[in-house]
Amino acid sequence: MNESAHSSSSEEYDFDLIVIGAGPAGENAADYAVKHGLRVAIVESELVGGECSYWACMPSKALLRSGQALNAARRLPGAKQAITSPINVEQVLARRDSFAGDWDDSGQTGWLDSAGIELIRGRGELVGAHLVQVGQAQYSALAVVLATGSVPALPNIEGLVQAKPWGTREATAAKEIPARLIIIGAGVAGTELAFAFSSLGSQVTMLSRGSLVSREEPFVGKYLAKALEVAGVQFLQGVTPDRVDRDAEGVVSVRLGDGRQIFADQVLVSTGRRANTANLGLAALNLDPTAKLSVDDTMLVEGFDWLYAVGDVNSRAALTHQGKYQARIAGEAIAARRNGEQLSERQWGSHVASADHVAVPRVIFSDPQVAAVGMTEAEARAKKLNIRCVEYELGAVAGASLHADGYQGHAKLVVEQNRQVVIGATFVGQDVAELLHAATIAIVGEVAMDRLWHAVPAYPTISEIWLRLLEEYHFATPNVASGS
Ligand SMILES: Cc1cc2nc3c(=O)[nH]c(=O)nc-3n(C[C@H](O)[C@H](O)[C@H](O)COP(=O)(O)OP(=O)(O)OC[C@H]3O[C@@H](n4cnc5c(N)ncnc54)[C@H](O)[C@@H]3O)c2cc1C
Ligand SMILES: NC(=O)c1ccc[n+]([C@@H]2O[C@H](COP(=O)([O-])OP(=O)(O)OC[C@H]3O[C@@H](n4cnc5c(N)ncnc54)[C@H](O)[C@@H]3O)[C@@H](O)[C@H]2O)c1
Repeated sequence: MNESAHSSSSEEYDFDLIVIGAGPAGENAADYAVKHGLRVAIVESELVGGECSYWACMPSKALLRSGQALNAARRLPGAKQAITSPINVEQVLARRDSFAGDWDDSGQTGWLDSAGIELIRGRGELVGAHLVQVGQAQYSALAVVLATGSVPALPNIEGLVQAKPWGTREATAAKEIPARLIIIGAGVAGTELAFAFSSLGSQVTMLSRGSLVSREEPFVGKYLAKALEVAGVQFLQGVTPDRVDRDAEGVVSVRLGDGRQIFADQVLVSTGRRANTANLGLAALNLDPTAKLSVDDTMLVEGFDWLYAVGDVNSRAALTHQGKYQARIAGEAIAARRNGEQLSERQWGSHVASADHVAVPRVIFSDPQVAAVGMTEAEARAKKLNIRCVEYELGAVAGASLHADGYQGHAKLVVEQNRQVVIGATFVGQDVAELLHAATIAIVGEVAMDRLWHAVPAYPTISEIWLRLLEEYHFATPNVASGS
């Protein structure tokens, strides 16, 4: 523990809590602390609302949604014939602009005001224990939360920087749709943006080192690769770009390792992100700014009793909802410590982010959607857990076949056999995102398979997949069903 005692009187500080970074995670940490009566300030160097609101979750989903609604209609006789013109790009971009608040954060600053959180505009930097510098001003606080998010990790490809590529910020805020778009990086962002831009008229070429979204169950990448092909996206797997150029007319060329050259009007790099820990003053606290910040389950940074880190910056799970969850936990833990209250730190207690370890929900808003929570089979096997897996075709469920003609999809549960509880679930198919929360509840609640048997899915909904998976578990020979 650091020399500063968190439980010391907060009166000697300017604030009980200073949060650095007003993205979704920072806002929630501030909000929860204020709700417990703390004096809170939040420091923001760009727009209140963070990456998610203006350049990530919201605008990317707005770019995707209209094309997916059209695709849904195309799968339904009667609706299909009613489609009489192509997608209206201008309207899609206008709706995206409105979801990004026209890149104006006055709505969010109004909320901070009403919540009683003081906004300090500028770049925050730690300059000592409990001390935050913003411009010329210095503020002290009993506790400080780092919520500075993440920044793109640019691969080291010759000529890439000079070619001025798009990152996800430029893509999600695009005012025009490039006729030809090359995407380097086949993770979640690259995949979603490939679907979005191809639905808006771009001829998209996707360059992938390995398989698509390789951290998920292997069948996920297969479904997505097929869907990208149907969407007209050229998906090149097992390729590594070794040079990028842009000529005087703005045309981009990407040279692949095997010597092939691909030309486009724009190139988007979506090769992952890293924690935004640079220039935060971590070195002043003897922390290595290039190393991952290690936090405990109350989000305290290892070795400190006043410094916390929530959201992308702690590299636990770079997703908005998980960062907000960590922030709610941290806000409550900070308030409890400040108020001298006992913390509830047993697993699933109100002051620990237990779900980070076992139940992180993930949705890829592609078409088909991918929805997964908890462990994949490969992760469970790597941990040497005693598991059994059951799988089922989603298209064979009545509700799915009604939802769309030719519905294609797949579902899989990973069941831990000692406790007979679900520890992982993956669904691929149109509109499966809303199936996910049932799986999250089953995992967090550790609901036994024989109790899940009594959770009857309504007929004819896509949720009937749960019944089919349970039947597979109930009747099928274990070693056949698990494929192990
Ligand atoms: C294209 C794309 C799409 C995505 N879609 C989804 C999705 O659909 N669902 C999902 O769950 N996640 C999605 N994500 C991930 C999601 O955007 C992040 O997990 C989320 O934004 C992290 O929230 P945060 O508050 O930790 O950080 P951020 O949202 O990055 O906010 C950090 C804030 O801190 C500020 N800041 C940084 N340094 C300082 C400083 N020194 N002083 C003051 N302020 C500072 C920044 O300006 C920023 O406002 C997507 C990401 C990308 C790139
Ligand atoms: N729906 C969602 O929740 C959503 C959507 C988009 C992004 N995000 C989050 O935003 C973050 C960033 O997304 P992302 O897709 O950029 O990251 P990612 O880590 O999901 O994928 C990065 C991809 O780039 C590839 N890559 C890395 N270096 C490369 C190189 N030199 N050449 C070629 N390929 C390379 C990787 O193999 C990987 O496939 C992630 O944390 C992601 O979870 C979430």
